[in-house]
Amino acid sequence: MVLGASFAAAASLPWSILLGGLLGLMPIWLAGRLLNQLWWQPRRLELALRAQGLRGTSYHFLTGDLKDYGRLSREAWSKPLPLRCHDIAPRVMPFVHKLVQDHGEACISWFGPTPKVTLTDPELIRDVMSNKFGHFEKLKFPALSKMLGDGVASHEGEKWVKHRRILNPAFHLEKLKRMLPVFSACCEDMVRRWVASFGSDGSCELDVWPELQTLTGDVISRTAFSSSYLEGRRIFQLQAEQAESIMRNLQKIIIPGYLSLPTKSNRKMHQVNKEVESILRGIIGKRIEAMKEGETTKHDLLGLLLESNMRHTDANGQSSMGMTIEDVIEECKLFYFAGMETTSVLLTWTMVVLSMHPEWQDRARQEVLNLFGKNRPEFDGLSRLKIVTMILNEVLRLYPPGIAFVRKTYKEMKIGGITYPAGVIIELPVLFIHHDPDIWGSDVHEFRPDRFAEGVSKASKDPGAFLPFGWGPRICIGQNFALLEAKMAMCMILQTFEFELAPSAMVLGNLLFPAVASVVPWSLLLGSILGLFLLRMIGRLLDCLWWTPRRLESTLRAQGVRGTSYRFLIGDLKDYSRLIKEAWSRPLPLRCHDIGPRVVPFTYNLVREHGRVCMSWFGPVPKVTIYNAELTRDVMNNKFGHFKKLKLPAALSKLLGDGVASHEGEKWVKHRRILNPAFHRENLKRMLPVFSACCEDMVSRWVDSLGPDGSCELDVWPELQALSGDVISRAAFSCSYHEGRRIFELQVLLLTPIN
Ligand code: HEM
Repeated sequence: MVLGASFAAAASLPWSILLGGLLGLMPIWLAGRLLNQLWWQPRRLELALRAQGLRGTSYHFLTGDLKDYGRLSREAWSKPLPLRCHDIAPRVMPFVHKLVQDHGEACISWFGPTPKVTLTDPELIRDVMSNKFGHFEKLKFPALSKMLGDGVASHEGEKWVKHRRILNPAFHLEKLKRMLPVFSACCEDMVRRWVASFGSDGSCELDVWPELQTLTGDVISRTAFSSSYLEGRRIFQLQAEQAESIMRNLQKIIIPGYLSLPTKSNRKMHQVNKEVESILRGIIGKRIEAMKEGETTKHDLLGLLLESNMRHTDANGQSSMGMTIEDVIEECKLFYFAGMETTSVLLTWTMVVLSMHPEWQDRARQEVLNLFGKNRPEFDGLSRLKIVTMILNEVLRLYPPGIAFVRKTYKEMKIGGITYPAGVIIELPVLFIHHDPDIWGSDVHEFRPDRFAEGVSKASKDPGAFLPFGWGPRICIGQNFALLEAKMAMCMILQTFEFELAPSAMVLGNLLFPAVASVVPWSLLLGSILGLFLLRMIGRLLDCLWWTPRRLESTLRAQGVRGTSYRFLIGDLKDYSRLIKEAWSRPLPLRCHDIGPRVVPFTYNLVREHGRVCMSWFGPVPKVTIYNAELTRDVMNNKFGHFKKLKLPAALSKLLGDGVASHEGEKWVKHRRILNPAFHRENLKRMLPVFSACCEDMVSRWVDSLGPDGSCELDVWPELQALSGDVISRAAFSCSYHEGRRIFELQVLLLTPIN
């Protein structure tokens, strides 16, 4: 009777009322979450940041700083950039420029309802990028990553470590040396094409950006897939098309859930993605077959990646340690996006800047002709290029292809004495570091390659302020690849051509940084964000209530776990309450200790029908019952810290005592370590008089209630509850015993409605 008390509540409510209640609560829950995400959470985070002295813009409901961002971008782009002016930060990042001017080195702004702190101190930037504890994550745009290539650049934690380790060997300098003939062949094709467009005066006007994009796309296609080069080229064309669609729709795509909408452009993007993946699957499949038949590894990126992957798998004796085919497909897609646009942007700006500074163009050409004459550049010569290297570095300083890095805190983190709560975006605007006069001197906005004459570390007052390829463990894996390719291309261009800016050339000002928000009226954005936010919520709800349960069910069933099937929303609630009602309607015979079928009738039936490891449904959450002592010990030993306790709602946990029993990880270790001594045998020994005093009190109370026949009828449960409450009150607070008892009484009052 006593043991089954907590189940009685569920049994007494008909399941249809429960279901109705659950469905009725759903809109309230949705509205609550929406309000929390769009109002309370931003306000809470803003207060936490401001309390520590950070300044910045105030939160505007839903849109954050979108309106000002769009206005300032429009203003900046409406003014032409003077020729030979390299001070591009106010034009490229006008909002952040003003923010830093108004509020200082570390300042708050708003990416919709998410707070963003911009840091411009290089030391702090390096701290974040070093990502020492793996606690700053990249921002996640899953649908966008799937289009661009969901590879190493978007992974975190163990998965990132594994992929990076497998990919690294393909980018070693020795491997890149073997790719040099491919680099020069692609450059030769381009130079030949340019020569062919010469007019009768021996010159021509050429839009070099698409030309250089074709070059870098060609290089990736050939270095990645050598013999499957034609299919590689098709991928490059499709990926270029994809990049264009993404850029055109970027302002919408970054809104979560947008890519799932059935619009014409989304359908097209998914179609292109499918075609790319299918070509890649074909190429990879053929290559794996050939390798299995003993064909020697091809020295292209794919061959090197597959070789490293196989080695990794063999070395560990487990295939799970390597990448899957799907992983390899995503990495190949990523090569295109990571390697193509960035390097073509570097080459384009190098040509633009050398056109603005013909004296440096002449010096670079002289160096190239001295080293190679009109011959094909080779590896050793490329390593000895001094002027060209200085020029490329100075272009990367003034025009870094990646103008800012963004990370997000997923748990509380401290940087530079400020504690950042979870959920804050950290923006690291490299462009600002590269244009900071305090670091580079008063000539910071001038094109002066000779500042790099003694190497990167001596070019500025801070040896670590040059960050075009990032910093720390996630530094660009293709850095050497890109620089080798850029040097080869510049050498071959300089060997054959002299170039200058055409009158229409400043259109190039647009290439580096497409204006994102400026082209969309903010009110339209506001409407679509709100609409999509709701859609996303509904999508997430459906995912929680349908797709995730179905996915988990099939994963478990595929491994032979049997059990009940998932029923939308309620799971096994109906059967659960029916079986309890039935079990409780029958009295338990006296002296019968077989209480299982009565106390947990549903689980009892489940195990009998489906075996000792079986599945049932706690609403939409699958529950696996393990009725095996060894497996139970395995889970309780919690060897890998991967089985967590179920979390009670925070408010309930607060009522019951949010102590060691509800903590996990480091916090649990700390609390348990501090509590342990209080429960040592020696300390318990000292409490024994308290135990006996409480028992004595109870026993004398019972003796007092004895009737004249020397016996009495007594409900022992409340009596024994009072005993244990008494023991805890005295053992816990000894001299503050009376306050301790009051706490016990209040706790009993609190638990009564919960029971
Ligand atoms: C001038 C050319 C390039 C520049 C300026 C550049 C810049 C960068 C930067 C700044 C990052 C770090 C981003 C972050 O930490 O958030 C990065 C990462 C990456 N880059 Fe590059 N990149 C270039 C060329 C290439 C090439 C040619 C490839 C490959 C063929 C490549 C592949 C990658 C990959 C895979 C990552 C992700 C690394 C990781 O997360 O572990 N990049 N790149």
